Amino acid sequence: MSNKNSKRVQYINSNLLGRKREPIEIVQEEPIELIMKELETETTIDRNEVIDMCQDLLEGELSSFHRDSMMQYLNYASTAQFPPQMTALDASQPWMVYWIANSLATVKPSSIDDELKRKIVNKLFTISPEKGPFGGGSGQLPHIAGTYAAINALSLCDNIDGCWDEINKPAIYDWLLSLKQPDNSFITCNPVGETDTRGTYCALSVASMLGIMTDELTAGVAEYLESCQTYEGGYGGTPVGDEAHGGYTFCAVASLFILGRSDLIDIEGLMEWCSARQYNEEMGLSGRNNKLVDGCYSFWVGATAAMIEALTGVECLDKSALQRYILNCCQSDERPGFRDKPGKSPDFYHTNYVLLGLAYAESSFSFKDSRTDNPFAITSTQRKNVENSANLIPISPIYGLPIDSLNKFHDHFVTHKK
Ligand SMILES: CC(C)=CCC/C(C)=C/CC/C(C)=C/COP(=O)(O)OP(=O)(O)O
Ligand SMILES: [Zn+2]
Repeated sequence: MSNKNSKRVQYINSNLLGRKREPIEIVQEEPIELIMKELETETTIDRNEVIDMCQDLLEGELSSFHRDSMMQYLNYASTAQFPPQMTALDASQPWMVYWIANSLATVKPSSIDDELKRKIVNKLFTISPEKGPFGGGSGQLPHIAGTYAAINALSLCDNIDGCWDEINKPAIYDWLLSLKQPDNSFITCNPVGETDTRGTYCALSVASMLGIMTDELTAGVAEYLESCQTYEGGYGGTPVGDEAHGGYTFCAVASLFILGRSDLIDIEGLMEWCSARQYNEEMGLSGRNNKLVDGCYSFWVGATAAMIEALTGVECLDKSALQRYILNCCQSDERPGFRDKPGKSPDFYHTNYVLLGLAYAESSFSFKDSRTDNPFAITSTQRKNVENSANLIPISPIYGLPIDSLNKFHDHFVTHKK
């Protein structure tokens, strides 16, 4: 180093950087606030409100499952006429039937007696006198979601009066095929509908349960789904760069399991994304980054985690914490049924998916004989020593139905070739 340069270095060190000076210690009386804490946005304000509401409820004892009030709520729902303010659900009638019947089946299968089964079948066959495909209500165009919910609800009716044999499989098959798009997605309804992973899941769920999955129906579908996994690890609704979301992720992952193509999933990325859905403070799950916890993701994300668990043996969520969010924050002493979060009202959609999420939190998952290519071979067993267990019926995370009824329905169509 030249003399001139060495002087310059000395000057910088001693005068500008202070390296020759004694260090000065400053004792900070107040804790230093992280700069992020000072950044307040609508998102952080909403989140803090939810944390405040949850924290009081989460502290202290783990609540028990309010079985009696839940059964009263569901039994009433299965007999009552819905009030006029529920007309917004006019296009979701098969959904209502599925949510209520499935909740009953998950808590107490015998509560779906023959009278209720006949009522369900009558309701669904009135919506579709051709007995499939099904719209959202009488006189409405056939819709993939209505058909999915109707087939699920019929699977809970145990072939009463031969109703399973009346399902119009040829019409459903031709119609499903007519929904398939050039990019191998399925449109929800013709001529106007959406194409995303929901349509694909509903189509594959129905087709696999009825034993009408053909190469023509499924060609290219796995590749379409594969392209919906985003850099975040979860799945968007479509391959065009949508944000990963719990509902669409469930639909894509369950579809890949139905197709026996779980090999197309980036499992590590998906596991990380699922784990990031659970928040330390609330203990429940969100559907996407920087959004609020919501009880229904206990199923959409919980079931995705259950499928990963069955495949790899690894749990990527804290099930006990999730059970605490559900029992302490999604139910209240004031109103029966499950809700999204404290401050919200219970409804049948959340009641069904929070119950299924609770069943996930209390169970372990694997594939019978390691048959990971067979979606009907998934098994669910009670975890040991679960405090305040609700003792729910084993649920298939792929189909969102009790495993017993699902397998009976599938055997009827596939094993016995009805
Ligand atoms: C079988 C079938 C058809 C499944 C559908 C699955 C699905 C897409 C569920 C999403 C449900 C939901 C809570 C959306 C809300 O989005 P939001 O933006 O209001 O909520 P967020 O803030 O939690 O993201
Ligand atoms: Zn919800």
